[in-house]
Amino acid sequence: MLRIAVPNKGSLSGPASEMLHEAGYLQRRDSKELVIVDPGNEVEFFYLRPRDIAIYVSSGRLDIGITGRDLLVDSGADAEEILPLGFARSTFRYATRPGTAGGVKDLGGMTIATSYEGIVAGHLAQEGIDATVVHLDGAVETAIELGVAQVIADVVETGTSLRNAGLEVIGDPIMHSEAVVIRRTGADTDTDQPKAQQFLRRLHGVLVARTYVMMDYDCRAEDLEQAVALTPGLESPTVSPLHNEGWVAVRAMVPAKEAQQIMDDLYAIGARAILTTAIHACRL
Ligand SMILES: Nc1ncnc2c1ncn2[C@@H]1O[C@H](COP(=O)(O)OP(=O)(O)OP(=O)(O)O)[C@@H](O)[C@H]1O
Ligand SMILES: O=P(O)(O)OC[C@H]1O[C@H](OP(=O)(O)OP(=O)(O)O)[C@H](O)[C@@H]1O
Ligand SMILES: [Mg+2]
Repeated sequence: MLRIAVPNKGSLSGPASEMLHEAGYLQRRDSKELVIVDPGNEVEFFYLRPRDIAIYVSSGRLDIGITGRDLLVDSGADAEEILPLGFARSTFRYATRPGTAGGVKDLGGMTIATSYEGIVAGHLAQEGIDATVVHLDGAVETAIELGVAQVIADVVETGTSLRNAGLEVIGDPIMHSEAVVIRRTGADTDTDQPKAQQFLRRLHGVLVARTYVMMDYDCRAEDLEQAVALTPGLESPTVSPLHNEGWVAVRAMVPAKEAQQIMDDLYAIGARAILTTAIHACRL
């Protein structure tokens, strides 16, 4: 049975379970459940604190985990990212009150509060900066007002939390994070574990279904080359003859974000009956 760690709380938890459900796996109904078995798929899901997941996976007791890239790096655990999942996107940044520091180089000698000591210590060492790091469990934005630190290093998504605390970012993001699938470093999920391969293919299928739509249209045969240049598909578009001589029907996957522009461009070159439909699942 494949053993998978899933975040039980926080920003990663809901979207991770939703994605697993979309991929056809049984998910818990009650947030108090800690372990559930999906006998049909021969998978066991362990609902764990997101911060602990890399540690469990690196121990080899669990085969695969879903966590945040920032949490994986912060843990220092012997685990590696194998598939980015496109949700819980954020940056990790330094921030302070305006006027405290012009750039990262000014952080020397300062006190930095964070819940991600591993990332911050690693970054300071890399930059050759000597600063004091104070560990706090959360709500670190308040640490400056309360005098516990002069600088914070925290997750920033919209920037609302920083603005509300009267803080501004310093320098470039230390890292870009999102939810990721991880395994023990070097674990052979590729050939050894058919269930793990199936799991990764299913999640990849959900990602593709979320990112692409199917586009169908009719165009004149002489415009076909121009049309398929707009809709090359993932491999190659399907082209079928129409009963009306001189016309063809084309079907191709297109990125959902570009669908409206592509429809306009197809219309402009004479394509008609242009339709897009959602993809619910796929295996490429
Ligand atoms: N506002 C946010 N937007 C996107 N991702 C976020 C956000 N806040 C936290 N994360 C991501 O969630 C993961 C941290 O999960 P964790 O459960 O520890 O914290 P949380 O989501 O802040 O929840 P809580 O603090 O309520 O427990 C990290 O990968 C982090 O990048
Ligand atoms: O840039 P924003 O969109 O404001 O999002 C970032 C905030 O979200 C998270 O906090 P959370 O609400 O989880 O509280 P926490 O600090 O206790 O983790 C994170 O720690 C930041 O504070
Ligand atoms: Mg939090």
